[in-house]
Amino acid sequence: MSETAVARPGVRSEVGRLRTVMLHRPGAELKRLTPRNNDALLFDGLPWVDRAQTEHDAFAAVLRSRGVEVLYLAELLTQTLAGAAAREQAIALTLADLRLGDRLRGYLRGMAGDLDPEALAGVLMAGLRNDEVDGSGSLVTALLPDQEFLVNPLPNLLFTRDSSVWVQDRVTITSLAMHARRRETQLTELIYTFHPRFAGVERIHGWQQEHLEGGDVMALADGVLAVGVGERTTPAGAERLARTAFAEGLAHTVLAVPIDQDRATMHLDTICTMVDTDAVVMYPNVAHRLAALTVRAGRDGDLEVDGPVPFLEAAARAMGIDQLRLIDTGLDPVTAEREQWDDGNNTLAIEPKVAVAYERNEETNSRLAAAGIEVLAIAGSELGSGRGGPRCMSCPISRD
Ligand SMILES: NC(=[NH2+])NCCC[C@H](N)C(=O)O
Repeated sequence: MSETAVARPGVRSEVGRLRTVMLHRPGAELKRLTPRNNDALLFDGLPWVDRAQTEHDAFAAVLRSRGVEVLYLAELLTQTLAGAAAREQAIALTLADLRLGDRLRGYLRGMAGDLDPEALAGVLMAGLRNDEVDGSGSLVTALLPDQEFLVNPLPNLLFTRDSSVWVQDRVTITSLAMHARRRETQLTELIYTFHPRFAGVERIHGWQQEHLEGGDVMALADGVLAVGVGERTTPAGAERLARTAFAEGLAHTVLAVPIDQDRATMHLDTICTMVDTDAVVMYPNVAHRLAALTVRAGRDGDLEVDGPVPFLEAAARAMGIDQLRLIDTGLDPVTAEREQWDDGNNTLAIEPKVAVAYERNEETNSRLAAAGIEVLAIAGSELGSGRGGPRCMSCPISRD
């Protein structure tokens, strides 16, 4: 493939050479965080936005330096909103909120209709506060506090991993479990439906379906998916993905992996990521109790379910390899817990044995290096306050 050719979209592995990735450079939506709303908006603190942008630019630069094409969600969204149908759908979905009432909704529809694509994308991402609207003449604006959001901001757009996930050459529009993130997938759906770059790409799942988040979905090998089931992805979400994947010939095996229903382990990728075709780095405090159910297509659209057996064993069997190597970080439980919280296990492989990781997790990173993994360390002091690492902050669109 020549340097300038656009890589065909599709993802069949966690570690195949990364060609194209979607990121979101943090922006005005992060400036909406306050000590009063940060918990509800799923941030553990208030990031210093300028510094978060600098850190994010450095992340993107590392990827580009390795030949990865970086697409930005905000740019794709703005380009998408240049089309009338996408615009109309975006405005209708965003203003459907019953809190608005008819009068204010009508007023906002007019206001949004006058915005150029960039400004409209800005409102969809950063939201709109009651005191930013005047002259609506509605009782709703008169009664609501000034600082109340009429359109909620989406600070977690930063974690592009969760709001869509490619399975082979299809894109999964996920369904996010937390209220603060529900609208994100309306935006990814718009992009994948209307942006010319994705014309002809078939979509699966959808934001109206059972909860399923990209941080829980892993392509262990061609035809083998692992799906974490816990705080975010529900059993029903995993079941629908398995059925769809079998029906469409996108996988032969799905491993359903129960994980603790805690913030620290909100997604499978907070405890385990792949760093080589046959190796994972995993939070040592859970490594030996993580188990999986093996799901395969049964007769007449039924699912055949086996297990549970230890995750590493189930995975190796499904992948058709002797062993899925656990890179044992061997850390004492307290260091392991601290580094897991700071996304030490949340690495982004950009090819086999090469992974991006937060620099702060020094011990995990040095164990990875000792195991032969090239660690591309990035700063994440500000980025990390939303509890997400390099894998969470990236949606691979094309991998070899
Ligand atoms: N794939 C991931 N681990 N994503 C992390 C998402 C973090 C985000 N603040 C949330 O709570 O949803």
